Amino acid sequence: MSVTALIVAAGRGTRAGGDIAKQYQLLEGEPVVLHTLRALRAHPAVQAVVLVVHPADRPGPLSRLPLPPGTILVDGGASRAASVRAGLDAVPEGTSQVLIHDAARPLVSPEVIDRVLVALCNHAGAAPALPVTDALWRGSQGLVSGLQDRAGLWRAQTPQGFALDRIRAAHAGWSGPPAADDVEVARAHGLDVAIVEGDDDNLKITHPPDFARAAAILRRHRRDDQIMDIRTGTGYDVHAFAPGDHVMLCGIRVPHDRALKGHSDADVGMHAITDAIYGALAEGDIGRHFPPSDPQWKGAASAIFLRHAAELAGERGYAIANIDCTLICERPKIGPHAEAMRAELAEITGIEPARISVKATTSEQLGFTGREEGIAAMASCLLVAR
Ligand SMILES: Nc1ccn([C@@H]2O[C@H](COP(=O)(O)OP(=O)(O)OP(=O)(O)O)[C@@H](O)[C@H]2O)c(=O)n1
Ligand SMILES: C[C@](O)(CO)[C@H](O)COP(=O)(O)O
Repeated sequence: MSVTALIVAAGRGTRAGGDIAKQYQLLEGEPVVLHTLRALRAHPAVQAVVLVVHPADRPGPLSRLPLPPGTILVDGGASRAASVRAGLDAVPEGTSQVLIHDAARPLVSPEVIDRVLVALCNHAGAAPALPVTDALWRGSQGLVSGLQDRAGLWRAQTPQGFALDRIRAAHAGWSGPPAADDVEVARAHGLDVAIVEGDDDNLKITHPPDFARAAAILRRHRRDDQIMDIRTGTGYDVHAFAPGDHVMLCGIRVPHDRALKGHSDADVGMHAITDAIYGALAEGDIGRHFPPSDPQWKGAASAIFLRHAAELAGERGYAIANIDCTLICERPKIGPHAEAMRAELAEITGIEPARISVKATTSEQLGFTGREEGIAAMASCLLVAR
């Protein structure tokens, strides 16, 4: 299957108003027709694009349009049907199917295009539509004059897809007044046209308020497509024991029969947490921000490091969602101090204690921590873009 998209953009957009035709007016900062071109070109099945334009637009809005390379330009006619015919004549050799689409429908989704193409495997034509769900009235002079049965009624959309040779023949054989769409032309020629599920977002910009509706839909699509910006980081640190009478762990002075050796206050837990935050930010580790070779950090309170990492996360637009720290040692016992540690860490990082976990494990007397040669700490944190 070789598919060409034929986009009709030669209308005057009189109902939409504005200084230039609606397809060149801006939708979220870009001309409507550029959105439409991108939507069709982005579909993997579409191999060529024909854009039918009004000759009067060529020196004006069209000349300012950054047309995707390879777009085939052709002048349209006085009616939509005439523009389609001009486009059909310009469809490149080798095309087997054509998707005829309104430039004024910039929000067509790949799923709608897929459904049309799939149905074309079994039908000469296929087009998206939505069933009429509201009650239908007839009205006259501001009064309801009757009810119209809505059963079997559909709201037609584009792209309308056809086997190229069949729709060319159908347009060539058409003799009535300009047709509303290509399905009408196709059916008059005896082609079977399948209805596939349309999409409420695939609106046609017709009247002035449609621009705001389309912009809101586009913004929603962009939000839906956005990757949630979350980051995780891990940290690990070890400090050896030295003579002393206390250790600093997660900002709390814990009495012990030894101290931890280090350039700063050797708070192994806080260092692991700080490195987890730097890691999540891809900002190296504590040593990069506070070099041990720099004498000003000798004996420094590790709260300085953690506060810096937390503030850096804030400057980069991230909130700390949680911190989890595990201290690995046989002694001292951490449990009695864990709540105070959480409160201290919360104070330094500016997040609620409920988002901070401090726990401990022994190593069953195995390895350097089991032999009580030092304390190790592991930490992880999650950063979420604000
Ligand atoms: N002579 C025409 C008329 C219409 N179209 C295109 O057909 C699509 C659907 O038509 P419609 O929404 O009716 O556009 P306009 O004819 O431009 O609008 P209006 O009737 O308000 O002037 C639009 O992308 C429009 O540019 C076209 O290529 N050539
Ligand atoms: C082809 C079409 O988009 C199907 O809904 C529509 O018929 C063309 O526009 P108009 O508003 O009917 O002129």
